Amino acid sequence: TQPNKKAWSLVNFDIGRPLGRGKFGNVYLAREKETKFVIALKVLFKKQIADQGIEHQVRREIEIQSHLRHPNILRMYGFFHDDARIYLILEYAPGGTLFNALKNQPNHRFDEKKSAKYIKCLVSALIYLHERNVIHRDIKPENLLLGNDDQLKIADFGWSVHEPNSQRTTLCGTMDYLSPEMVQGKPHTKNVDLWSIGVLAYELLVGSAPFHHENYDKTYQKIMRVEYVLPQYISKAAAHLIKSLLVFNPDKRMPLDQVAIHPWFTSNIK
Ligand SMILES: Clc1cnc2c(Nc3ccc(N4CCOCC4)cc3)nc(-c3cccnc3)cn12
Repeated sequence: TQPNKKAWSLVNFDIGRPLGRGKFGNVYLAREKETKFVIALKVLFKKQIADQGIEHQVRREIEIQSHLRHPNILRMYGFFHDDARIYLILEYAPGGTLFNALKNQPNHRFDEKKSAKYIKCLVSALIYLHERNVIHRDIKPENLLLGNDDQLKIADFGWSVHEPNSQRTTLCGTMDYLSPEMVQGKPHTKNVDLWSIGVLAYELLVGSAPFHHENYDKTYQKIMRVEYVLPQYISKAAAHLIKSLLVFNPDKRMPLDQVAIHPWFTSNIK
């Protein structure tokens, strides 16, 4: 279906409370006046985008996300801009970020059933993206949102690219989710997303990232040595899946179609 090419502007929306603050702007709850349809309005400042020289990244985020249709990928309904800001019209995720949900859990972690459900949602979305040769590259709890009935949704395509790609823009924010090839700025493939699934599965089950360390260099070292400890309480199935994904050589990581049928999911999801 051809997306409706309506020209949107701020007057079409009632703006509600801020939902969260991002690096380049904030996200607000908003409602389209005529249809009363609730959305999330992500406001990006042109000046900051220009200062960081990431216009190409924002353009790509819009181009990629507005054409994707999948239950585990946050919808982008459209965008508009004024002299100072760019506005992204996004699907509202009532459950907030996975980052926030983790923080609110005792020990900041989920049980095996819930973790398996979330990872399965992520795997479905990545199969869809990889079929379209889109690599997300920035899978982490801050970029994952929760929809109705606890459906996990990938958001924030600011770092996604068409494969293959070699890193250009400097990375900022946490390094915890980066694969060895990405921290080295080497050319990387969609297998970087396989590594991130392993990191996320670990973090959901354990409550902290496998290679996390206060000190940047120590984190870098642990990633390059694939140095992490699996606590005893992790099930055999979960441990096997994590070990199959946190593999230094990108080509040796378990491929998505095998991940999708791994016993950890079949034994944990009804
Ligand atoms: Cl894009 C987009 C679509 N929907 C959201 C959303 N939804 C959302 C729902 C509910 C609650 N609350 C539920 C009651 O307890 C307080 C939080 C927060 C955010 N949040 C963010 C966001 C972004 C950055 C930081 N933090 C949250 C981005 N979003």
